[in-house]
Amino acid sequence: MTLELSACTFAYRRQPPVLRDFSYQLPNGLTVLLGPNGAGKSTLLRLAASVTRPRSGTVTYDGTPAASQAFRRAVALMPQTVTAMRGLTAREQVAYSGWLKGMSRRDAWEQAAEALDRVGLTEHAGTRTTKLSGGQLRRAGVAAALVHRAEVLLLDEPTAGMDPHQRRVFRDLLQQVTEAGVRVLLSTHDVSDLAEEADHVTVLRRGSLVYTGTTGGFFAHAPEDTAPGRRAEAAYSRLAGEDG
Ligand SMILES: Nc1ncnc2c1ncn2[C@@H]1O[C@H](COP(=O)(O)OP(=O)(O)OP(=O)(O)O)[C@@H](O)[C@H]1O
Repeated sequence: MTLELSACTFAYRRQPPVLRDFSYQLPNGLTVLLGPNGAGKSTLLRLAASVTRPRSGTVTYDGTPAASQAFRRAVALMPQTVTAMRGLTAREQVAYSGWLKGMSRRDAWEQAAEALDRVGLTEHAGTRTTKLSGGQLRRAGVAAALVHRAEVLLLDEPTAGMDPHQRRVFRDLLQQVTEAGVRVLLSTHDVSDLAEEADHVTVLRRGSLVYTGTTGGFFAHAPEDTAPGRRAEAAYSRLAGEDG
């Protein structure tokens, strides 16, 4: 039961391909997706969520094609920018998201309250999303992605702009979600931020996979004399070629 990209090639209009003949299988648990600016992380997440289609190749979940309703129910994306919908409260916006994914209105409304509770936003359920702080809006975005009980959660830089307290709340939430059996792929620029918690790490460079495997295997790329607190960054520099 996993999300799989097989031999996918994708290019933006009149640009050379960002991903070429790209294959990837999302491992279980929490996978952190790393890579320099422009490496193709957002593109990979958008393809994996079937928001954009590859020019060639296939995207499937448990063998189900990306165009199907079953795929859309199983796979959820939180984009890099969560848009506050004018006039809607947090609960309404989250419920709307569930409805778009095929839930009944009633189900979506009920599950929206539960999803907001999971991200610690119950007290803001009735607040208009235009009034939420950046960190709160991101958590509402996670609730919107969770509302229809997705089996795969794709998060594009969810921790950007969060303060240390919000990050802690978010880590707990991720733990809860992965313990419930949801596979998570999360992109971040903050290399050391979640590396300790991650089960797997995937590193992209110029559209190619330079590493995908266990977190232990990722850390093993750091030079032996690296201080323990610097291992994630040192391993990443070696793999992504940012060590000069
Ligand atoms: N809408 C678009 N139109 C044209 N080119 C694009 C578009 N979106 C991204 N690109 C280009 O595709 C390449 C990969 O971009 P992508 O956003 O996937 O990388 P990323 O690893 O997520 O980068 P970042 O860390 O900066 O968000 C970059 O060269 C980028 O300029």
